[in-house]
Amino acid sequence: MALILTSQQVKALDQTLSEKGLLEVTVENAGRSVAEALHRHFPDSRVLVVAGKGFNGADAVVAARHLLALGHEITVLAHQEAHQDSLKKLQVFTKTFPLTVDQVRHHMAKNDVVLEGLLGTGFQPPLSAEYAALIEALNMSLKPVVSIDLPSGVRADVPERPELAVRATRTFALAGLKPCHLFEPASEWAGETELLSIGVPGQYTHQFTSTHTVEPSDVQQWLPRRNQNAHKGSAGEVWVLGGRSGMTGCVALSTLAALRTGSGLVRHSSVVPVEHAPAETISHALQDWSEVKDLPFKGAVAVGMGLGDQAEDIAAMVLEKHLPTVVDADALQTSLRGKGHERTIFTPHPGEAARMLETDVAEVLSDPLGAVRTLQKQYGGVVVLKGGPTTIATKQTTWVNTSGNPGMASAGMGDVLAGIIASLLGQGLSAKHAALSGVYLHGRAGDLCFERHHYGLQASDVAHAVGPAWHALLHGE
Ligand SMILES: NC(=O)C1=CN([C@@H]2O[C@H](COP(=O)(O)OP(=O)(O)OC[C@H]3O[C@@H](n4cnc5c(N)ncnc54)[C@H](OP(=O)(O)O)[C@@H]3O)[C@@H](O)[C@H]2O)[C@@H](O)CC1
Ligand SMILES: Nc1ncnc2c1ncn2[C@@H]1O[C@H](COP(=O)(O)OP(=O)(O)O)[C@@H](O)[C@H]1O
Ligand SMILES: [K+]
Repeated sequence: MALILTSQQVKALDQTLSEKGLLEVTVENAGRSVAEALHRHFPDSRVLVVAGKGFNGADAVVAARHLLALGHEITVLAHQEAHQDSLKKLQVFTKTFPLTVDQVRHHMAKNDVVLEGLLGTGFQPPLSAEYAALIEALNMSLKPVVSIDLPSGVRADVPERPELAVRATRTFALAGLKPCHLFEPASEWAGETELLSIGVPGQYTHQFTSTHTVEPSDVQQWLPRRNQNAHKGSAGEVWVLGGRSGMTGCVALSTLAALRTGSGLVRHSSVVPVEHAPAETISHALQDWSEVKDLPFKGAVAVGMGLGDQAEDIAAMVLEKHLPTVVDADALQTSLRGKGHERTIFTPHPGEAARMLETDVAEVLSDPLGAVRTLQKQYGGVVVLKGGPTTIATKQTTWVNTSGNPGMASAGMGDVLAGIIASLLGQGLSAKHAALSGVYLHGRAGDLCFERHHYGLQASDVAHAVGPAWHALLHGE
């Protein structure tokens, strides 16, 4: 499981390691991990190492020593205030040069790859003129640039567009991922991100954060299992409430997704005929939405897709029944604040999240992890803030999903997600496990479809791919 750390949490971890006398060995581990990873990606390369004055620079200096031991030819440019202990140990084996723009330009051409450790989680804008000039020089490189922990100039916690930052080919994140590795636009500066160990056990680092990635190995364990004698009455039921004139496709997609996720029985209700709902579904037509209160619900409910103005009242009515419920789309309104219970899952996209938080989309996107936590605090239940990537919050924990792709930016994709999650709720999963497994499976199904349809993939393709994605997940494919 990849932990996600903010710069404050890194600071707290550093502080504790320092108090326990472990900081030095940790920096040694970090530098060694970086060197070994660089060696794997760029064997036999000549490496230009640039080291700033903080611990990010110390990592670079230690990495340089290990690169030498791994047989690389290296040139090290170190800031005059670079970590002196590490520098002295390196200088036993090689000389180093001062860190200036001229030196960067001079040595860049003679090397195959640049390893930069200028600024890490300790960076606070604005960039000094000295570092700005160094970053500009590095960005002129025609050679691959590898960043230690994060691209220098990017703020670890804020995924906004940096004013000026290293454009890395590859980034080796240390100890945990930082928000800047996960969310656009900042993540674009990191290139390919790989998480490296700094030799601190995950269980220990876990004290400092309650945010991590959704792991396939966890989802595997949570997904429902079926007995040989299963029948449609034992395989879970879902009831979809949604649709209005001209907007019935969402109900068709949610019901299809619920069936494709394994629900034994899928029903739907609307005040208009739902065209194109799968033949396997049962329709309970309504004259008026108020009839919802008398429907004989069983299993899970998904409410809101395409329902229109009345969605919030219908959702409130359903929430009072304390059923396992997915609240989606039009139902995601401020009147539902505080109404989520332990079996509720809210599934806003950033626009709906902004409406629920009474803010704007830019604010939500500037801190998706903060936004999903605030939504959970205000609304209760489990909150799924959709996006690339999706974040999920329960009262205690926040997750970032690892599956999915930009081909999924297509209408109806959220309706399919709501159907998948409702199906898992109906099959007996807790709200937490249904939300996490549903989001992961949805993305994984999307990834299978992407191979075939690329940007042309449709929401219904994803629904049809849930079974294959589930199968692949269970069989470790
Ligand atoms: N627990 C872990 O995960 C471990 C983390 N480790 C590593 O430590 C890194 C964090 O180290 P860190 O705290 O020393 O910060 P870092 O990023 O090197 O920057 C601080 C320096 O930058 C400077 N500086 C700041 N802003 C600036 C600006 N605008 N313009 C110019 N300069 C600016 C600032 O200078 P000052 O402002 O103090 O003069 C200070 O000297 C982390 O990313 C990881 O690589 C590992 O070693 C092992 C364990
Ligand atoms: N770039 C992307 N990467 C990963 N997942 C994505 C991406 N774009 C969209 N998705 C997923 O597709 C779904 C879109 O949901 P939503 O915006 O509610 O669609 P709709 O309202 O059309 O049904 C979400 O689950 C989202 O996470
Ligand atoms: K860096």
